[in-house]
Amino acid sequence: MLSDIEIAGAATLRPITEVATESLGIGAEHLVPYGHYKAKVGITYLNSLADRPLGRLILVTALSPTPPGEGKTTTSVGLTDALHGLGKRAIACLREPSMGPVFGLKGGAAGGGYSQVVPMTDINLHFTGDFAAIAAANNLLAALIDNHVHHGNELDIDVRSVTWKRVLDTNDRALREVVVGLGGPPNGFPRQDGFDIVVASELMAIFCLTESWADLKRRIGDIVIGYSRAGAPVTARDLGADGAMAVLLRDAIAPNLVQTLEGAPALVHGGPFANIAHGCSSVMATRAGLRLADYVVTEAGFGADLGAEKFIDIKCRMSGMRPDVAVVVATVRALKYHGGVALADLDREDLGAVEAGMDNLRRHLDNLRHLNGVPCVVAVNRFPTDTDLEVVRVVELAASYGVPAYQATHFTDGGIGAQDLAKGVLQALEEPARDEFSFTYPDELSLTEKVEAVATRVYGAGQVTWDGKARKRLARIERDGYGTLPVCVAKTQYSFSTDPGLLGAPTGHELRVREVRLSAGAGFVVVICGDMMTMPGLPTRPAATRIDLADDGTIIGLS
Ligand SMILES: Nc1ncnc2c1ncn2[C@@H]1O[C@H](COP(=O)(O)OP(=O)(O)O)[C@@H](O)[C@H]1O
Ligand SMILES: O=COP(=O)(O)O
Ligand SMILES: [Mg+2]
Repeated sequence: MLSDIEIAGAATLRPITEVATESLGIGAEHLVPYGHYKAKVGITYLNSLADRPLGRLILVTALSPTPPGEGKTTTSVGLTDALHGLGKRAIACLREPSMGPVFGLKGGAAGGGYSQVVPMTDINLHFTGDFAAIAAANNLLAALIDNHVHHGNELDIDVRSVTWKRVLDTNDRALREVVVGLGGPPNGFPRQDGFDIVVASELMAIFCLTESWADLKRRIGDIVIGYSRAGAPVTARDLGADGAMAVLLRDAIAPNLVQTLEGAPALVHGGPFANIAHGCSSVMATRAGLRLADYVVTEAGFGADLGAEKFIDIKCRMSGMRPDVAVVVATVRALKYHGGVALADLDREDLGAVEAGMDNLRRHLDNLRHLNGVPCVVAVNRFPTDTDLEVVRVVELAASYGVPAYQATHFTDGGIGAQDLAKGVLQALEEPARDEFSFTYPDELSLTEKVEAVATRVYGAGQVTWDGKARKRLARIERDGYGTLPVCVAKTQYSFSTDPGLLGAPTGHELRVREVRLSAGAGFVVVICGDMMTMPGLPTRPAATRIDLADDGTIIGLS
């Protein structure tokens, strides 16, 4: 089989203006083209759609993944193409890949095989410049902080309390802890600082949660960068940074329109990871999709305990959106992994391990159906190494648990391979909801109680414990009036616990909170558990070493 980049490179794309006008009814005058195959959809135009009825919202999530991932993005694209194949007006709403993983471990994130969004090299690299704009605005604030201190520190900022990091869209562990301002008085005051990856920054979260230019500037102004020596929060607005930062993001917050290999529309906008951030594409794009199409297929990162939980408890809570159904991607390989099979042995048929791994899938299904009241459909994303017996067994086990499951072969076959899944989703959308939609916790709980709710009800943890520094930080955040905000738990994607090796569906484990960060502008509190890094490192053999440029300009090895 051809590689992802070979498949994408061989495709004939529709002009993006044709996708916009013929599939979405958007006039060319409302687009800002970035070449022939990418365009931003004008915000003023999108605002004019405010009275349109909303389409149905299909959330794509998954069981706890293996390191390469189980195919949520791929399935989101395949399902969108399948719905189109059934004559439905569907659109995919996806996140933009970060160049961290593109050049690191996982590679690109534009789907795979014959279910990709294109132009995949653009989408995986610089795309329309949104991440560069976010980094520029983020780092402008960092520069304004140090400049304020250098020029007299009128706000009396306690430089030891500055929590605002610089960012870069690269996995670079060497930048996690740095000292800035070295070199003597002309260079300002030395202080400890550090870099996060762009997709972990609060500004990325603001970008993904904002609803308008005014909302964007308000949220930016609310960012708390640190504290004065008297202990008062210092905001970006105090530093006069909010206007310039909003200007830098003015154009970027317009959603990006591209297409699938089969010419179906896709909005790719925003890119937070779901382990260290909230893991959902932008509200702007999703709301646009709901007004432009009858079915929106949107993905939340990693397993349902991360992306789907944050989609529900952060994105839906803030935007008022509600998922009409959840497509939970399951793979034979991930089930075997949770059934105790080593990564190196996942290609060998093992029905017993498939059955043993179902505990993990069942926990995710229970959380979505019973805790949050979201109907579920299981997509068995078939890999080449899966046997018929294994795939049939997954479908049977899901069905015996009361959840319809469908084999999907969209990776090798494109949309037609997900047609049974699409029909199953359409059927699920027609059935009356059995349970009422519910958040995992109400706003009124304290931050501690919110973390405990997620830990015990979603993760199956027995208790939450707090490092002293984390507990003190939490108390200060509540004292400063941010106690009603939702929480965003940063933890490993491989396990319901903070131990990446504790697979399956563990119960009674301890969730240890190491660090707490206030994202006042985004409107949530980040709770970092276990060994999570907001600046990942590169692996032993980075994907970057397999990427090349041929003399004729052809890009090689980008996956
Ligand atoms: N059915 C499949 N067969 C083979 N490879 C697949 C299949 N589905 C996805 N992949 C590959 O697995 C990797 C992860 O897919 P992706 O859709 O990005 O998963 P996720 O969004 O869940 O992280 C990608 O390299 C993709 O090409
Ligand atoms: O944030 C993680 O997203 P994927 O699960 O799509 O890699
Ligand atoms: Mg994905």
